[in-house]
Parts: sequence; C-alpha cells; structure tokens
Amino acid sequence: MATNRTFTMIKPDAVQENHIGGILSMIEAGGFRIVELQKINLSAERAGQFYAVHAERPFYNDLVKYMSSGPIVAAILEKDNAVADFRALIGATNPANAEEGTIRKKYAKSIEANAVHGSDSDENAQIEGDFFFGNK
Ligand SMILES: Nc1ncnc2c1ncn2[C@@H]1O[C@H](COP(=O)(O)OP(=O)(O)OP(=O)(O)O)[C@@H](O)[C@H]1O
Repeated sequence: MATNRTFTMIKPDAVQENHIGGILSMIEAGGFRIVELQKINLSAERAGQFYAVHAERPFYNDLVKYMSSGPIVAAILEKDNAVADFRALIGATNPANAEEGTIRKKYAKSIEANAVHGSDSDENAQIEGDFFFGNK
C-alpha cells in the first residue's frame, strides 16, 4: 500500500463559491502532486456510504445532505508523509480553531461546511481513493 498518498475532497460550499482553483493552488504550493482529479455529484446514498463511519453521530444526516447538495472535487495527492502533511495543510475541523495559512482558515465557513476533506490514515487514504477512482 502506498504510504505517500492521501485523498481529498473539495466540499460543496467551496465548489459553489468558486474556490476550486484557490484550494488546488494551495495544495500544489504545499508540495503535493495531483495524481487523480474528478468533479462529480455525490448522491445522498453515495455520500452516506462515504461517511458510514459517522452513521451514529448526531450530525450524520445533515452531513449527508450537505455533501450531496452540489458538486464536489475528489483528488488523490502524492507527497512524502502525505496524510499527516495534508492534515496540517487543511487545519482543524472547526475553522474557528484552524491556524493561519491553512486551507480551512481561508475557505471554511463552519464546522460542517469546512471546505475540504483529508484522509486521517494511510489505510483510509487507500479506501477513500478507491471509492472514487477504483483500484489504482
Ligand atoms: N459537530 C459537527 N457538526 C456538524 N458537522 C460536523 C461536526 N463534526 C464534524 N462534522 C462534519 O463531518 C466531517 C467529518 O468529521 P471528522 O470528525 O471526521 O472531521 P475531519 O476528519 O476533520 O473531517 P474530514 O473527515 O472531512 O477531513 C467534518 O469534516 C465536518 O464536515
């Protein structure tokens, strides 16, 4: 399994507000190579599958609704130490806690509409990348 890859999504609020280019620029400036890239609409069913790990959380239904509310951009990124470095680049889940210079500090609107997703482990990076791009 590749340990130098991670998976990201640009979430519906950021796509809707024309921040695809700004976010991809920050990703590339952060030293990541874009390996795969796709703009798509997630059905509620697919969004629910992607976030199945959160099925018992109180925000799950809203999260599924939000993630299927408009197009998203899915991407596989490559860099040494990709998972940890990308989590650092995106910043805290709640933008109120995100540090200056992070993607969420610049683009996130709320703890839910927080502009981007980043995988939290090598294992999940592989699973999530496969969810969108098959077994590459
Ligand atoms: N308390 C909350 N209220 C509303 N939405 C939330 C809340 N906590 C998390 N979320 C939403 O669910 C997503 C997944 O939550 P998780 O705890 O895995 O955060 P994360 O790992 O920082 O985010 P992601 O998995 O999207 O990178 C968050 O990115 C956010 O969109």
